[in-house]
Amino acid sequence: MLELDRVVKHYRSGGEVVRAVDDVTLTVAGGEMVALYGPSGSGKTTLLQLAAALLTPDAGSVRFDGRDVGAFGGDEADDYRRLDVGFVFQEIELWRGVSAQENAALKLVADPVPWKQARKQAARWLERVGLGHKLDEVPEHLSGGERQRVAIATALANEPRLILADEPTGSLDSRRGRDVLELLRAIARERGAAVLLVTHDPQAAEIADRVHTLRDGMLLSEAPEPPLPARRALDAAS
Ligand SMILES: Nc1ncnc2c1ncn2[C@@H]1O[C@H](COP(=O)(O)OP(=O)(O)OP(=O)(O)O)[C@@H](O)[C@H]1O
Repeated sequence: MLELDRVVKHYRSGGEVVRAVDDVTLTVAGGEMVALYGPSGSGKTTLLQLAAALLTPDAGSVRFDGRDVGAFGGDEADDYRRLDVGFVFQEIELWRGVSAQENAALKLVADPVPWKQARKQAARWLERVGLGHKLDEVPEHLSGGERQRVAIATALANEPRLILADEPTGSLDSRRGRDVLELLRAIARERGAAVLLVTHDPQAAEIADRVHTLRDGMLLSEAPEPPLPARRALDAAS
């Protein structure tokens, strides 16, 4: 569903060229959750921005459902982000003084979705993340974990087929973090959405379907080591 093929992205800063993403090939299928680890500055955020059509690659291609995302013009990129992509960030931007339900519903007003229906869809997602009892609560009265779940419901309110998450558990304790990761994986499974997650959270390695590591813009590891019996079989075959 999301296919990055030999993607390169440079930045120029003060006469120097930084190869932020260096020949990365990565696929995330529908229904799959892929986690991306890597030290600070390794290119994780740049990779998400390429997937979101916020940046265009200098070489290689980014495709979603066969469409060349890197070649989108401004309007196409806006439509893609509005209709196909859901973002979950660590830094949560919610409107103060506006209820959880209306925060999530506001995401949909750019679409021609009537307000009543937007509120209904928002309520459904808030129930899905376990906040059905806090629909009328304003963010100031919610805990950090609850606000994170409102942010997830907001990101998912338009039923995106691609979910891009940048450190979605960064501000949560490990139990809440695990809940968020399991929720994202469940949503991938239920809706056939592709989830690409950038994280430092070690729990993601157990929960994600695949784990990759980025270093200096290069993708180091493919799938995790196969289990021991499979490795023995592979050794025997080689
Ligand atoms: N707008 C920019 N201009 C110049 N260099 C940039 C720009 N954005 C990122 N970089 C550089 O590109 C490299 C990759 O940055 P990126 O933000 O993608 O890494 P990251 O893995 O997400 O880091 P972190 O975990 O700290 O968020 C770094 O060397 C960074 O300094």
